[in-house]
Amino acid sequence: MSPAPAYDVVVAGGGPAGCAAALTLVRAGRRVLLADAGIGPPKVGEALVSVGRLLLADLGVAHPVLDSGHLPCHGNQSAWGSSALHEVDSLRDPYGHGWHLDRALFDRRLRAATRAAGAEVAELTAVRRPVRQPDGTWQVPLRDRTDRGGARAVRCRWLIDATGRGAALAVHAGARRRTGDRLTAFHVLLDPARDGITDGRSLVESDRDGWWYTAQLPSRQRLVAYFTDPDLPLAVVRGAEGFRDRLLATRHVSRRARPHGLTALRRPRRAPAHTAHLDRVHGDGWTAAGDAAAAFDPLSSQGIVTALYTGLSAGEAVDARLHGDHTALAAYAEKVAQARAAYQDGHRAVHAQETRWADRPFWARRHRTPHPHSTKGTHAS
Ligand SMILES: Cc1cc2nc3c(=O)[nH]c(=O)nc-3n(C[C@H](O)[C@H](O)[C@H](O)COP(=O)(O)OP(=O)(O)OC[C@H]3O[C@@H](n4cnc5c(N)ncnc54)[C@H](O)[C@@H]3O)c2cc1C
Repeated sequence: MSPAPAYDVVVAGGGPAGCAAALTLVRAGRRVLLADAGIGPPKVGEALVSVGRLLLADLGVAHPVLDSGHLPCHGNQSAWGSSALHEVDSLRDPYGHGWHLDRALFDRRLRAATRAAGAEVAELTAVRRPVRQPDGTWQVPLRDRTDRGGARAVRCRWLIDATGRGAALAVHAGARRRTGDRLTAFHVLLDPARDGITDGRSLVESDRDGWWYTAQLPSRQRLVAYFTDPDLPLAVVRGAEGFRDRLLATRHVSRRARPHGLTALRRPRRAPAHTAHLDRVHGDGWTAAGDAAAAFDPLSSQGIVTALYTGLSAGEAVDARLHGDHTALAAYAEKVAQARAAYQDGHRAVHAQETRWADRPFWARRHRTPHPHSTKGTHAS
């Protein structure tokens, strides 16, 4: 007889979803290993909507995670459907203001809080292809991504895939990833404003082939992102000059960007931002959460809170399943389906409000197909 597995659950991915799942499980008394590969470029998602604080409080980590190092966001402006600027301020939000996060700090603190709660947290450690054992446990290969390198394997009873948009483990287990569109972000970080003046409100502005987003970061740098479909004849935004020209053609975003100096603009980075989901969010011995389960258009600003919510719910469902409750995972799948349905209703409604370029492919596609809900500053939320 093989020895008992060292862990009840291995969580792959130490973003908001993985940490929320691991925190929930460890608080339920489960032995948890959270492995985060630290893969990929710095994460761009930085707007945390106000309800995020409640979810973090439910997880018992609101204080360490939000205490300092982030900027409050007291309002969102948008020019959407017309060139006039509309504002939604946080005074009308029952949960108070949102945040512009130092995203790396936010994720780091979440992992530190998960470790403090009792989970084993392996940083810079990638989960490879787990192998199901005849006794129903998983053999999970881990690769150390530090200079030390090296590989080891651990055993567990259940796997949670919180690896983000790639959904590496769920896809390996046979689930299919469905994508709704090809939305792509082209983004730059501008140096702090020369006059030192900052505007803490985020801003969204649509144009004929997509939409712009800008926000001040806690570092005082300014994030400027253009969201469009990469198959459109827009190769021009891929280079620094084309990006700057198009940015300068905007009415509102250019005003926020100019004080930061645009002459030495770097070539924009590119990040996938499409809507996607798995055809099933759980299977034999595994469950997916966060972007791995369902990834939303960033216009919604729902990515981080949905990752926290689905991570927490997945943690509860897996704990119940390990207690022998065979209905828990179906109930979890239903929660994910409801979140997706609400998102798609909102997405469709918000895009329907932008009618100025209905004949342009970017907008025609979104008027035809279901899509996102906006709290990222459009007045249509
Ligand atoms: C351009 C852009 C802008 C966005 N803006 C916002 C915003 O303003 N507000 C908002 O709420 N959301 C925003 N989002 C979405 C938000 O960033 C995501 O929804 C959120 O990060 C999802 O959290 P997650 O934990 O599911 O995945 P992630 O945060 O992607 O974390 C996944 C983790 O898994 C790790 N990993 C990957 N593979 C493995 C492996 N094999 N083994 C171990 N670890 C692994 C990665 O290193 C990573 O740390 C934006 C997204 C994009 C693309």
